[in-house]
Amino acid sequence: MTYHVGLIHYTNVAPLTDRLEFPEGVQFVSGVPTAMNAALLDGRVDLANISVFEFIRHADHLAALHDFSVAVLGAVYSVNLFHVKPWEELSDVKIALTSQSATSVELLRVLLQKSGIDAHLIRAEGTALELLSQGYDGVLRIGDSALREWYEVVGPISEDVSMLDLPHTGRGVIVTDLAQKWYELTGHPFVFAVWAHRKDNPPPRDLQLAMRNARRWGVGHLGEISQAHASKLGLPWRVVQHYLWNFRYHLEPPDRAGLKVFADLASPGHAELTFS
Ligand SMILES: C=C(O[C@@H]1C=C(C(=O)O)C=C[C@H]1O)C(=O)O
Repeated sequence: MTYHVGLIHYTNVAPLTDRLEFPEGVQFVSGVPTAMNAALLDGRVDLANISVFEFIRHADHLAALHDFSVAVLGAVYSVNLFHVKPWEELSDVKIALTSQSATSVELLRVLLQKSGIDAHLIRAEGTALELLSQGYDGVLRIGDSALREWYEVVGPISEDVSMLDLPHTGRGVIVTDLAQKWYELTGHPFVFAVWAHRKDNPPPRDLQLAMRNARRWGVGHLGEISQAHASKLGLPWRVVQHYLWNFRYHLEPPDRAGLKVFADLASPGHAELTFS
């Protein structure tokens, strides 16, 4: 019987998937997070990296692999709120939300609530600069387009700028990195995605081994992967390499602690989280 895998196709998954050789009998599809969430929930795929918020919401029947994540401690660069007015002045304004995201939308809700800000969150498609010019005061973007749009706003970044001092404003636009804001608020890493499956349908062992082998190759070849993806993204490779090495792909204890804090804030009363 074929085992179906769903993969989010953002660049931040490349170190896990660029050299992934699926064992016989495994097929995969790829797409944006909300598409992979739906594919897992309605049974079209058996294992998928999905928005962590959907894992939390469906914790009664989903389990997550205990050693895979897309997480960061501090800035992520690709989950951004673009805005012109300062963060503190976003009360009552209109914020456009991307339909690709489940987790980042909830993260934004939690962060606004913690700041005592009550904004109007509305689903709308378009780039950050387009939507800002159409009367939205904030635009949430995620994934590769968020990374590109961040660079479009703040770049070009000269070689003498330290990767620790990357800018967050430009062209009159402020780019609030939601993972950085989460870190400032909680001191925890933020887990964006986990690899989830229905509790009664765990992945075959050879698939898990292939995934670990692919990751071992990936984290050892970030320079090569960054160069390959930088040209597709149209970004300097040193920026893409910094972006990629910044991720935490192993769902380590600090990531799980951050995940639990987010789960309790975003979905109080959620079922216990299970890891396989
Ligand atoms: C880090 C990112 O996180 C992604 C954000 C997701 C969401 O908001 O639902 C889901 C999966 C993650 O891979 C990103 O978008 O770049």
